[in-house]
Amino acid sequence: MLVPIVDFSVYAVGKEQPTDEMLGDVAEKMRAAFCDIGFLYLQNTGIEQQEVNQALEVSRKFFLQPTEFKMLFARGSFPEQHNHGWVSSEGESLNPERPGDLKEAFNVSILHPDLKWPADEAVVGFHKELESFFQKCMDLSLRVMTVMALSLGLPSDFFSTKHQCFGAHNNSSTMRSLYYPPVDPSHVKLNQVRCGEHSDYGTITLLFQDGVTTGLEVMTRAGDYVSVPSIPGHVLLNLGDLLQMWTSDLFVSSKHRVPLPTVEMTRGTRQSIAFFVQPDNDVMVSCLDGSNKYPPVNALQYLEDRFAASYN
Ligand SMILES: O=C(O)CCC(=O)C(=O)O
Ligand SMILES: [Fe+2]
Repeated sequence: MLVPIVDFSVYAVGKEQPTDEMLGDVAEKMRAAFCDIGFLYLQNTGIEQQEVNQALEVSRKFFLQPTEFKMLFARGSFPEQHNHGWVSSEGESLNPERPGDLKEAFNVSILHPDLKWPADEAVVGFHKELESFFQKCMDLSLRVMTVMALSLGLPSDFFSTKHQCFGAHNNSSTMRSLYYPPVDPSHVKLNQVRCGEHSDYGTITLLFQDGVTTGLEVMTRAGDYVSVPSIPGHVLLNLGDLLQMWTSDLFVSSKHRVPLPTVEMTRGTRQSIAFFVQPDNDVMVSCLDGSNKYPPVNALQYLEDRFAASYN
């Protein structure tokens, strides 16, 4: 298979940190996938499909609310973290050369007591489920980054020490619940898709698909797009552009996209949850090999530049 499956049971969520030696095998497999396609499926992560489905279910209830309701939680309304909140369909083009993506998103970028969430009467469990899913993703990400550091011959805490502030105002990691509504072909603009070709911006991304629909496609080294279906209970892991720069292109951040659904599927919806891991805002990313292939860049500045290009 083009996108390999890597068993993560040795360091699944809930397990004590094993010795570096015990992580050697998984580190080697991770490195091979990251040097090749930049994507892999993680098996036995400690996050069950049941938990994913619950988070998708409460998200769906939110997305089915009227626009006026969702507007109350729009992205940009929380000053401590601008990226938090709801993004409407066509609000963003992940490929800036295309019209707005046909998807809605709810970004969870900060866990703050003053944050306004939909009341439980309107969307039962939304706040609780999404926050608890955020915590799980954070936990798994730190574990993945420990193994990743070893796979690069670095001390195991190299990345975790640069990602200490998840959910706080000085880290911009974001969990996005994504909802792709049914597509009305008569309203689709020229070159419009569900999610345009892009590579992710940060360190790594965990992606959870709904287990029912297909849609995600990843570009191979040869330049073709191949389908990356959901495998229930597995987490898709890919890396982002900052990590590619950090590793001077040793690890690749591959482009991916979600095209329009096939004619038979236009009435269907698609859902996914992506957890985008970003270093703490003040981290400077510079080539680990000491080369100057990419000039050092501040993690937050880099993210803001990418947002400026993709938000309409
Ligand atoms: O919905 C998906 O499966 C992919 C979304 C994605 O790649 C992104 O939001 O960066
Ligand atoms: Fe992506």
